[in-house]
Parts: sequence; structure tokens; C-alpha cells
Amino acid sequence: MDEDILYHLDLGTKTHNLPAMFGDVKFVCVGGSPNRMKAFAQFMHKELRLEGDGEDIEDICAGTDRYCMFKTGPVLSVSHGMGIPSISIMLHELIKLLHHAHCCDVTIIRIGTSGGIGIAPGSVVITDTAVDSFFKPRFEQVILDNVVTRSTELDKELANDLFNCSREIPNVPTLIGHTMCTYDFYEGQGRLDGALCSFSREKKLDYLKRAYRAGVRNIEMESTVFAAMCGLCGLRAAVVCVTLLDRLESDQINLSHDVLVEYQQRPQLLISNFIKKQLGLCDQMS
Ligand SMILES: O=P(O)(O)O[C@@H]1C[C@H](O)[C@@H](CO)O1
Ligand SMILES: O=c1cc[nH]c(=O)[nH]1
Repeated sequence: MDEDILYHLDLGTKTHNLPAMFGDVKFVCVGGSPNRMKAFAQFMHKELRLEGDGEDIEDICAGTDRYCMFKTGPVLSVSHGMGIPSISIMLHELIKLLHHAHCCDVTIIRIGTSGGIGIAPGSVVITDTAVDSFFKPRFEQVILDNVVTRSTELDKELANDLFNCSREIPNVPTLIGHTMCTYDFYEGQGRLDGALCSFSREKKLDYLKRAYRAGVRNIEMESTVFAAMCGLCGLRAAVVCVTLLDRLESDQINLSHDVLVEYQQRPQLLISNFIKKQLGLCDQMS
């Protein structure tokens, strides 16, 4: 293409010098919420001891309200909205951006929230394999009128490195497990409290217990397409999500604002420590 317009990011190869803007990016962290990703960028700014206080950090995608993007040194922090279609669009444009910017050796990590199964709320799950609603390690993409099945394996070495890093963070239970990715938050995750519900409490618990026996420890809504796209494009990828509740106990998320904020910081702390280690800044561990 003579020109590539990354429409949903409000960036383009003719309007922006992408190598100058992004050529030094080594870590990309993505998550659903714009505020969370801004807070992560500000946190990384402090952790990397960059100049200034980082409070006035600029949203690179301010020209669109679809996604937001912040850069702190070699770390890019990008929001992706909720669900597979939303993250998929962002990833297409982000991966092209990294290509146009000539970035190399990039590690990409989704830092999110999730519902746990059989584990304490507040636990952090590092995904070894993302599975679909049938507990299968696959992502089915409809392309033209074909269903194309793609692998959802994630980088095992990266998951283990992250797990080892987590041992140095006190009071945050962290484990490696399968993550189930669904197309919906309510019926799609076996919730009884949506506007629609077509199954009994017994059926819900039977499903979630079967998921647990299949190795699933948490449920969210982006990991399969994230793993599939990053894997096919050669990006080292990981998914690290905190659990907000135990789905065997309840469906409603009734955490106080402060607890919710603290839980959401847990994956951020782990990833910040990991990045600092990778950059040789281990003496600055939080
Ligand atoms: O990255 P976040 O925490 O937004 O991801 C999970 C999965 C859904 O997008 C959303 C549902 O509340 O949270
Ligand atoms: O239960 C939950 C909590 C957060 N995100 C989800 O997708 N499910």
C-alpha cells in the first residue's frame, strides 16, 4: 500500500512518522479500560524514573475515542474495549503500527480482569492456554464464509518467567492456568443475573465445575483472539488477569471501589516488575 491509514487509532503512515514515534517500543501492554491503561502508563513512568511526573501524559490516539494509547519509554499502553471484535480491530492496527515502525523483539501482555473459578478473589492468573467456551484451545474466525480455526497457545517460557517474577511480590496469590474466553459476560459466562437467563443454578455450577476440571481458572472475553493473532504474527504474548470474584460463589461483582482499584493494580505491579527486570533495572523493584 502507498499509504496505510490506521483508522481506529487515528494514525497513518503518511500523516505520522511511525518509526520515530514508536521504533523503540519493546513492551506493549493492553487492557480493556482507557483509565486503567492511562494509570498503568503513569505508573510505568514513575517506575522507569522517566523525566517529569507523568501526570500530563498524552493520549496518542486522542483524535479518536475508540481506543487510547500512551507511551512511556519503551512501553506502550493501549486500551482495547470489551470483547473479541473490539480487541481484534485494535490488534490489527497495533500490529501493523509495530511493523511500520520497524519494531523488533516486542513482548505484548494483556493485563485484565476476569471471573475466577475455584480460586480466591484477587488472585492473579497467568494464562498458559486460552480456551473457548467448549474448553478447546482454539479461536474460530469467520473469514468470508469459512470458519478458520486458529491456535491459542501462548508463550510458555514467558508465562513461566512471569510466574517466577510473581514470587517476589508478597500477598498476591498468583497461579498459571487456562483462561476461558467467551463472547458474552452474562449467559456466555454462565451468569444467572443477566437480563436473560435460560438455565438453572445447577446447570451453571455443573458447567463451571467442568471448566475447572478442564484446567480453567478464570473467564474473560479477549484471550483467544489475542493469543491467536499475536501467535500468528510472531509476537511473544502473555495474558495476566486478576480475578474479581469466585464464580462458584456468585455472579455479581460487589467489590468496593478501593478494593477494585487495588485488585486491578496487581497485574500492573507484576508486569512493571517484569519489564524492569527485562530492562536490567531490578534494583528498582516495587
Ligand atoms: O480488560 P478487561 O478487564 O476489560 O477485561 C475483562 C473482559 C471484558 O472485556 C470485561 C468485562 O467486564 O473485563
Ligand atoms: O466475571 C468476570 C469479571 C471480569 N471480566 C469478565 O469477563 N468476567
